[in-house]
Amino acid sequence: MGTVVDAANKEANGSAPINKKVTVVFVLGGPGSGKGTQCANIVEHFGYTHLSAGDLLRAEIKSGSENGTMIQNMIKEGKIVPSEVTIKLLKRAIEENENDKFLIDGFPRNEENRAAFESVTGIQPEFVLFFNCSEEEMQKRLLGRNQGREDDNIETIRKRFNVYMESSLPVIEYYSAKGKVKKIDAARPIGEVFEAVKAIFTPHLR
Ligand SMILES: Nc1ncnc2c1ncn2[C@@H]1O[C@H](COP(=O)(O)OP(=O)(O)O)[C@@H](O)[C@H]1O
Ligand SMILES: Nc1ccn([C@H]2C[C@H](O)[C@@H](COP(=O)(O)OP(=O)(O)O)O2)c(=O)n1
Ligand SMILES: [Mg+2]
Repeated sequence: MGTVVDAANKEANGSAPINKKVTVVFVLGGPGSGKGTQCANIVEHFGYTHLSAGDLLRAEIKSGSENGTMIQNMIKEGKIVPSEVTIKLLKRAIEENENDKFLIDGFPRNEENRAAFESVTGIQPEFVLFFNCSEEEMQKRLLGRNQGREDDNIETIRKRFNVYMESSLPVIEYYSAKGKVKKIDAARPIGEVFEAVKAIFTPHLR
């Protein structure tokens, strides 16, 4: 039985369910597959709010938070930050925004991310957009990204690819088994990829 005290405790540690009805689309794919690029296009055409887990974590480092050093070290090593940290940031971003439609980019990246988000927020994705791309192409893009990111070097990129294969692909398989994955050939030029993306979002216009 939930009590007022339980509810207050849950509120304090951020584990209470999200207090509004939202539509969420997970945007997944390997590092450099074009998630951020396509999310910017989707925002412009379909009115979603874009939440990149990686961007939220990098902002947390910059803000001088007590977790900053831990997050920075994990990103540099290509590792996945504990769900607790990432979910707190995502949940706050959802609650603080007036929109009710969100693209969650680069999350969930492992089984822990997936299960914890589901149980903390009570949210199931409407669908999962999966950008499929070869490692060779993703590597080329990451090395040319030029955003001054500490993890876009060949050593960290290799680690990120391993983590993607071992931990992130199983999450995509999980949603695939539920019939929720919309797979896109992301190796094509940006405009062509967006044509495929548009065909997916247009029936979901509301
Ligand atoms: N379809 C594409 N073809 C070529 N380059 C792309 C394409 N999509 C994105 N890029 C470029 O590749 C790099 C990685 O894209 P980004 O959207 O940041 O990917 P992700 O968020 O999946 O890591 C960026 O420099 C971006 O401009
Ligand atoms: N759910 C997530 C998402 C990203 N991270 C960390 C680990 C990732 O390698 C970095 C960068 O993620 P980001 O999505 O910005 O990277 P890409 O856009 O895929 O190149 O952030 C995480 O720990 N947990
Ligand atoms: Mg990105």
